[in-house]
Amino acid sequence: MSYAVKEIFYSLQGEGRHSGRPAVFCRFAGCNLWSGRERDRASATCNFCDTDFVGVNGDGGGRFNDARSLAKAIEGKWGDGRQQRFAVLTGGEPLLQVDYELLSAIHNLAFEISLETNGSFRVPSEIDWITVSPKGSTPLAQTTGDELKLVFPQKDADPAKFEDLAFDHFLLQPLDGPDLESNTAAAIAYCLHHPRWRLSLQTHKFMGIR
Ligand SMILES: C[S@@+](CC[C@H](N)C(=O)[O-])C[C@H]1O[C@@H](n2cnc3c(N)ncnc32)[C@H](O)[C@@H]1O
Ligand SMILES: Nc1nc2[nH]cc(C(=O)O)c2c(=O)[nH]1
Ligand code: SF4
Ligand SMILES: [Mg+2]
Repeated sequence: MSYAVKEIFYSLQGEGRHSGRPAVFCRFAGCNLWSGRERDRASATCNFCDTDFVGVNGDGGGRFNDARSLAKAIEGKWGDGRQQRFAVLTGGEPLLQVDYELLSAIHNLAFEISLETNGSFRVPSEIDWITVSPKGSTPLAQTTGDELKLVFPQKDADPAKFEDLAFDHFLLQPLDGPDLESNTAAAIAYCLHHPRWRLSLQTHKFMGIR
């Protein structure tokens, strides 16, 4: 299997329950819910995406012809230390490309593996930390995991629809865009009234890191 990767970078996990944890991010190219082209955004199933996942031209990106070479590229961004190795597979939609061979290759290099997905595909059991972020009325194929991180507010995705699913953590992440400030206030108010939900801020954005 070969893999199309937009970028690979080392940063702090900015979101969710692992917020603040050093991680290598591997951003796969392509998504099933948006082409990534601005002219298609309005008509896309997911139309608020904050990420450029088109092509393989980012820092550390490229086409990797086998699982071992991609795993080695991820290791290269971490460096020599073997403690606490943590890789976040994201995109785009990583489950369009992630396979057993790749997960084995990354695990063989002593990484814990976290995955960010829109939930429209089932997640392989080898993933160590599953983050599902549902999109509107798109059916969820993956209804269990470690954290459910809902962008809020979102049409057709009332938090109440998800709160009985088998996740350990339920997070509301304010929708970034022109209304970030009021969306943050709305997410805070929702959590205060529904304590099953906690706030997830995109801390990397205000820290000025990737
Ligand atoms: C770019 S997505 C890639 C992974 C996967 N496609 C998904 O949607 O979960 C990574 C995370 O960013 C979140 N996200 C994307 N655009 C956002 C925005 N405008 N405001 C807040 N979170 C956003 C997604 O919901 C997801 O949790
Ligand atoms: N620092 C940082 N944390 C993140 N957590 C999830 C991200 C993503 O784009 O999937 C992301 C990201 O792009 N940067
Ligand atoms: S599903 Fe994820 S990667 Fe795809 S457009 Fe939506 S937020 Fe972006
Ligand atoms: Mg991001």
